[in-house]
Amino acid sequence: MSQPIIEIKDLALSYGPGRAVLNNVQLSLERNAVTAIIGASGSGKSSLLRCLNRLVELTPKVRITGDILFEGESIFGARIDPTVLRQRIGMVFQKPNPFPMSIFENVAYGLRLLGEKSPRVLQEKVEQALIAAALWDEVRDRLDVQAAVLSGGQQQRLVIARAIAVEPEVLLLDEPASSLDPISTLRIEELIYRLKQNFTIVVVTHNMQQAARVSDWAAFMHDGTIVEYDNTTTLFTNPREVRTEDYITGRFG
Ligand SMILES: Nc1ncnc2c1ncn2[C@@H]1O[C@H](COP(=O)(O)OP(=O)(O)OP(=O)(O)O)[C@@H](O)[C@H]1O
Repeated sequence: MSQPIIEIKDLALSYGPGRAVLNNVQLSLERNAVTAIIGASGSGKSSLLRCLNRLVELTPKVRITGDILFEGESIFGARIDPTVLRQRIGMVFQKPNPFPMSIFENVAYGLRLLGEKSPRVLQEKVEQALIAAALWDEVRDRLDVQAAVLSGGQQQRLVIARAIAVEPEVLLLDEPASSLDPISTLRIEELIYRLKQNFTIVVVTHNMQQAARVSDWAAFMHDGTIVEYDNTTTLFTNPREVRTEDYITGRFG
């Protein structure tokens, strides 16, 4: 792996005394690649993802030790503004969460927050983001309608467009297709595959076939630790650990 974009070093997290959720997590994420995090429910996948853009710190009583380097610099450093970090490391959640506003305004939202006022620039960037999110052709004639009228799969692509409009370097996807039908799921998978040309992607998924299809690297988590981390083909075809094999063959989880 070339110089990783993110390095997680000895990360531990608890949600309060006696509620340790992550332990001794070490992981290096490759730039412009898709890394899948797999593991049973409650193994700490979402918590780990939410550490990467410091979203987890909004949970009361959370305690984090260890470090996460982003482009070689600690994300916990005094110079880091979490809001700026969250713009550089965008996130999309399991359930599509468009804002109660028009399709256009959803995508323009982050750009406006960053101070963009030019209607021409906003128009251009919204269009680019919608094209990149493979939604443009379906919405180009109705950018002014409420986002809520879109289907679930379209809403998820809209939320991805909103996330990429502000040009993040990393995209965190937490079960991005689990609430979608098979066709919408396929579209999201194709989208993930295409987006890695421009972004580094970390995707949490319960769906093993999906992880095998979309990712370059895969990390198997169990009980708050990374049991095994390897390129996806090796992890799925020739795992080193019995626990990984048991999980990917459906013997537990
Ligand atoms: N805000 C919170 N406060 C307290 N405990 C939490 C919080 N969020 C998660 N947990 C606990 O941390 C553990 C790991 O949860 P997490 O959501 O990270 O796992 P997960 O692997 O993503 O699970 P799933 O696949 O079900 O989403 C669980 O025991 C969960 O109950």
